Amino acid sequence: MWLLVICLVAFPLLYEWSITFKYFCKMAFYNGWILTLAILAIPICAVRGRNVENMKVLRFMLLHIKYLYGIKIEVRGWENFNIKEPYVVVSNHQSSLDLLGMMEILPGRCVPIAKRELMYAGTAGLACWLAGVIFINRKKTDDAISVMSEAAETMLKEDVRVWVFPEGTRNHSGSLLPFKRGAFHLAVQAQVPVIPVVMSSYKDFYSKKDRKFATGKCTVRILPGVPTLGLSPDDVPDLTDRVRGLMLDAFSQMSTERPGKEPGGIH
Ligand SMILES: CCCCCCCCCCCCCCCCC(=O)SCCNC(=O)CCNC(=O)[C@H](O)C(C)(C)COP(=O)(O)OP(=O)(O)OC[C@H]1O[C@@H](n2cnc3c(N)ncnc32)[C@H](O)[C@@H]1OP(=O)(O)O
Ligand SMILES: CCCCCCCC/C=C\CCCCCCCC(=O)OC[C@@H](O)COP(=O)(O)O
Repeated sequence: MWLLVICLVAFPLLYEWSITFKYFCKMAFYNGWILTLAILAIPICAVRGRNVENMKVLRFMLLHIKYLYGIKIEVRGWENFNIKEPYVVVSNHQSSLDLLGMMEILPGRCVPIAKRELMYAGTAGLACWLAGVIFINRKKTDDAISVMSEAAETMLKEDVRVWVFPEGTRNHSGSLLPFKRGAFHLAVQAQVPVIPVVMSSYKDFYSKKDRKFATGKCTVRILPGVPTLGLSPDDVPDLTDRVRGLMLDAFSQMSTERPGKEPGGIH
């Protein structure tokens, strides 16, 4: 009788504990493996010095991680990246796992904008710096804005694309936070299109809150570019709302799709 009670209490506890334990191990390995890969990437990148072409090195070194974690990534809308000129990519930001979706589709000569703290993340920070990642100080708005204005010039002069997470922070809520306007100011200043990218919710396989990390599938949708030619800074709020609306529609649509079922017309 007592044995039965102990089993009834212990098994669910052990089960819960093993899910949590698995989560922490998988997250620790994720960060540790990236830090280790960066040790290999640094000398390769250092040959060229700080250069956006080094982003290719990081991309190829990170592409296999999805297989280690059993995450299937399906990409739709590749054709929307077929633009020769620079553009600003904006995407939703759920977790550090976004790195996998980002590396899956990262276009050539494209650098992300990241918080300055990432520069101090040991070997990963140095690898990011060598690959030309643009660091901003979120605590100093003026500094951040001037770095982004510089980025607008660099985009045109050096033919560089920029990837921004307009939510400005990781968001586990299963929707989109209000967008900050920096990415849209950047696109208007450089007069280049904004290309929205939406990554489907990870909730089926990953949750920081529930400490869950299983295998699963994520869809990444590249939406058609939104032109900014002729727009002025006064149009930025409107542009921001329009792009967020498009992304929210795509995100909601992807969230209601049954996994594995492909809707007609979108590839
Ligand atoms: C093999 C080994 C590999 C190892 C390495 C592996 C890594 C590989 C590389 C991958 C790296 C990926 C890194 C991802 C990291 C992601 C992040 O860090 S997300 C966090 C940082 N990103 C952002 O914050 C971007 C979005 N934020 C913004 O756009 C913000 O607007 C801001 C420019 C940062 C300023 O923010 P804040 O200080 O909060 O101020 P706001 O209220 O937003 O703005 C104030 C005011 O200013 C206007 N404004 C904004 N930008 C401009 C501009 N460029 N020009 C003019 N005006 C601007 C804004 O509109 C506000 O005015 P308003 O009247 O209220 O509209
Ligand atoms: C010797 C120092 C060692 C430091 C160890 C740090 C461990 C970090 C290890 C690997 C870095 C992995 C790179 C992942 C890139 C994704 C970054 C990311 O997602 O940043 C979060 C940022 O967008 C928003 O931050 P907040 O949600 O506002 O917070």
